[in-house]
Amino acid sequence: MNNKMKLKIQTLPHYDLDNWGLPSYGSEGAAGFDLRAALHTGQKEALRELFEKSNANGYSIIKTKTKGDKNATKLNIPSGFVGIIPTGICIEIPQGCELQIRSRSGMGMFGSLVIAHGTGTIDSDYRGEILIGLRNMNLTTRVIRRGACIAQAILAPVYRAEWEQTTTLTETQRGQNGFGSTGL
Ligand SMILES: O=c1ccn([C@H]2C[C@H](O)[C@@H](COP(=O)(O)OP(=O)(O)OP(=O)(O)O)O2)c(=O)[nH]1
Repeated sequence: MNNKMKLKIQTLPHYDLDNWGLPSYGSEGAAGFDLRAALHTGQKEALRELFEKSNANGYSIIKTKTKGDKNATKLNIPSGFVGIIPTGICIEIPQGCELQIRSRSGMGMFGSLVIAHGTGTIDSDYRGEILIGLRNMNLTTRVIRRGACIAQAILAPVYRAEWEQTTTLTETQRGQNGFGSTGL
């Protein structure tokens, strides 16, 4: 089965194309490609509006000394806080698709860093930089380093609803039973 689709991708100046290459899949059957933390020195200014809306008090971008990388930075996310992390890429998602931004299992289970709002959706009409909101569920501050793979992205089909208003729905065995009705 051919399950490949060509997508337009734009890398921004703070994306380190030479060292990172374009986003890639970790294995032959991986559903998601990895997104990197394209942290950079200008990001607090670039994302100022978002910082003002978020609980950015505990958010600090620290310039680091990494040879040959003028953008070298790391980000401290204190316990309970959300860090907004640029990926340095913009992707044109075809109509009829979405890009789902999901936690990486290892980071979530063992590193306590999860996508802040459960799952992110990149809409097909979005043309901006993909941003990742990571919430630190740990009891101590977590550090994100520039270039780290912080999330995975899954290209998925989308159906849009068109309503057919009715007073009855087709009967089923489950009916209105939900939330643990088949056992816990
Ligand atoms: O993890 C995410 C989630 C969303 N977005 C971008 C792409 C998406 O198309 C846009 C809007 O996202 P969404 O519709 O989930 O957010 P909203 O809060 O409903 O905002 P809006 O009113 O802009 O639709 O923000 C990201 O960069 N990263």
